[in-house]
Amino acid sequence: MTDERHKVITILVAAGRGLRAGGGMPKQWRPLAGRRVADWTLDAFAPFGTIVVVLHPDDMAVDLPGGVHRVTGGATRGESVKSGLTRAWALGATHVLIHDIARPCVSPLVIQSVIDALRTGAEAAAPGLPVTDALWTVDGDRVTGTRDRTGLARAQTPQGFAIGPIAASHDGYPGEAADDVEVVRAGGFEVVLTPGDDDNLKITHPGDFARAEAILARRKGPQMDIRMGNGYDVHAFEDGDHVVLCGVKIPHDRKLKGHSDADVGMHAITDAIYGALAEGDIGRHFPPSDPQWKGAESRIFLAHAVDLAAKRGFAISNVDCTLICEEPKIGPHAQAMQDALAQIMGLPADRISVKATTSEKLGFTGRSEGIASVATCVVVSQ
Ligand SMILES: Nc1ccn([C@@H]2O[C@H](COP(=O)(O)OP(=O)(O)OP(=O)(O)O)[C@@H](O)[C@H]2O)c(=O)n1
Ligand SMILES: C[C@](O)(CO)[C@H](O)COP(=O)(O)O
Repeated sequence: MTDERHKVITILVAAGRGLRAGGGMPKQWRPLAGRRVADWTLDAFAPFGTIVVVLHPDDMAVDLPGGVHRVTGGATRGESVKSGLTRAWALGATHVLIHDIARPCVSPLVIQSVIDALRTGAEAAAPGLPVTDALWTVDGDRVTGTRDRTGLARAQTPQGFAIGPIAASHDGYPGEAADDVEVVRAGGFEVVLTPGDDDNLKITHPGDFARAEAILARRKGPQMDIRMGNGYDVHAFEDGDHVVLCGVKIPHDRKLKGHSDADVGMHAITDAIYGALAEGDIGRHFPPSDPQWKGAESRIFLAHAVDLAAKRGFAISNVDCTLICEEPKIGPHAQAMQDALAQIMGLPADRISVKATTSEKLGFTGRSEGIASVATCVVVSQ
C-alpha cells in the first residue's frame, strides 16, 4: 500500500535458527512443496510493496528475489525486529507489517485486513483467532486445572503498525516480549484485532511441514495432466473375402494386406494412445520382424496400449477414428465397431467415435487400392 500518506513496508523476520523444527538447517530455508519455506512467504507479500528481510549473520548471502532489502538480525526476535524497523524507517516507511517468515501460508485476505485497519487510522492492527479448545494448566503429565478462555485470542502475524509508535515502543521495551503487539501495548497504544486464519500456521515443530504442505496443495487444487496423441495407418488391398476394421469382420471382395490382421482402424487408435504417452508406435512394441506377431489379432496391440496408459497413471478420455475408403461402407458397422473397441478398451462406447469418409475417388484410397485411417486419443491423469 503506497499513497501520499501511507508507505507500508513488510519486515520478514528470518534470523531464527528453527531449533524446534529440527532438520539440520533453519526452517525458513528448508523445502516446502517444492520450494523453500521463505519463497512462499516472500511471494505472499510481493504484491504489497517493499520487503525487508532480517537475516542471521550466517545467512546474509542467501538467495533472495531482486529488490528485496536484507539486514542483519539479532540474538532475539525483538532485536531482529528492531533491525528491520531501522531499515524500514530509512526507506521512508510510514507503516510496517512485521511477519514471521516461518508463516508461509498467510493469505492475501489476512494481510489486506491488517493494511485496511492501518489505512483507516489504526496505530496497530494484528490478526487473531478465537481459542476453540479448553485451556488447562498442567504439571508434567498431570492436568492441574482449567482456565477461563473468555476474551482470549491466538496471536498471528503480520502485525501492522504506524512506524513511529512501534519504533518508540521497541526502544523503551525492557527484555523480550511474546510479540510486537505486546511491545506496542506496553508503549501505550491500542491494537485493533483483525481476522486471523487457521491456515496461517507458524512452522515450529517437525510435523508442521506436513500441515503446511497440505494447505498449499489444497490451494493449488488437483493438477490434471491432459495429453493428446494422433495415429495414422494405411494398408493395401490384396485377394481375399473380408476386411477387419476396428475389431469387426466385414465381408468384402478383397482383404487388407498386413503382418497382423491388418486392422487399419485399430492400428491408428493404438498409435494415437502410444502417441499421447510419447511411447512411440506399434512397431516399437510389436516389431514386424518378430514372427510371433504374424497374423496376430490387433486387439492384442490395443489392449497393450490401454494397459500401458493405466500403468503410467492415465485414463483414456476418448478416441476419435476416421476410416478413409470408398468401400466397404462403414456406416452400417460403425456402432458395432464402437462397441468392439469399447469392450477391448474397457470404456463406455460413447467415449469412442468411429466415422468414415471417402476421398472423392482421389489418391490411393479413391482408387480403392487400400484403406487409410487417422485417430486421435486424449488421456487424462488419474
Ligand atoms: N533471533 C531471532 C529469532 C527468531 N526470529 C524469527 O522470528 C520468527 C518466529 O520465531 P520462531 O518460530 O521462534 O523461530 P526460531 O527462533 O527460528 O525457532 P526456534 O525457537 O525453534 O529456534 C521466525 O521467522 C524467526 O526466524 C528472528 O528473526 N530472529
Ligand atoms: C510473533 C508470534 O508469531 C505470534 O504468534 C509468536 O509469538 C512468535 O513465535 P515464538 O515461538 O514465540 O518465537
